Amino acid sequence: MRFVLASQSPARLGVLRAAGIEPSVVVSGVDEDAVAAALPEPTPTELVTALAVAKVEAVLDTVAGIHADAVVVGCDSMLSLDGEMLGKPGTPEVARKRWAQLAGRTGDLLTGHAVVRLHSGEPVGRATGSHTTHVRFADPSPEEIDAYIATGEPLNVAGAFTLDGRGGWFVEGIDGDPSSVIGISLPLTRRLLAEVGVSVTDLWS
Ligand SMILES: Nc1nc2c(ncn2[C@H]2C[C@H](O)[C@@H](COP(=O)(O)OP(=O)(O)OP(=O)(O)O)O2)c(=O)[nH]1
Repeated sequence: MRFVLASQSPARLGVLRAAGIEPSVVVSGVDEDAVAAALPEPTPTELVTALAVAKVEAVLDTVAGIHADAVVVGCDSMLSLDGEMLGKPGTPEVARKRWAQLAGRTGDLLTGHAVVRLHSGEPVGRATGSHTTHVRFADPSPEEIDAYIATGEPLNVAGAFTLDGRGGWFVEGIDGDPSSVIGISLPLTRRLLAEVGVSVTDLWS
């Protein structure tokens, strides 16, 4: 059975590879803003889960044509702070604004997950879930924030920080699953795979 990751995220791919899975990658290219706009006042959990579902559903036909027996996994991560859902900053200006909000505070990193099992090319099982990790941020100096932004790292990650990269210097601690902060919760994905009748150890490469 093939494990298919419906994500372009190098972070998710790295977490899975380190945990014994060699996924096939099929990028969904989903317009996340369009999916979010179509949701009537979603809760943060509903938002990240709906985005994960959209990413998986978008690649199912493609996957079915390549791997008749597969599990397809999609995720979406966002940082919830002061009731605002923060995705990837995209620009240094937005990243600086984000860190002005984050420094010395605690934010919730939410990652939504969707799993679909294909048998003979047909969906035979679906499972969804999300995980919230409380992230306690340090209070970096303006010079440190400028240096971090100058690396480009915070621009393309949810919440403008990484736990497993240079951002780790500015995370005092977390309460929850570290793999979920990076982009895919291993314990939650294990449970969702079990819901569709798949044992994660059977997928280890
Ligand atoms: N390495 C690392 N990456 C992180 C961390 N927190 C968030 N990210 C990354 C994971 C995802 O690639 C990205 C969150 O954006 P999305 O969930 O929309 O996924 P992305 O657009 O990257 O790819 P996808 O939509 O799944 O094809 O931020 C972290 O602590 N470490």
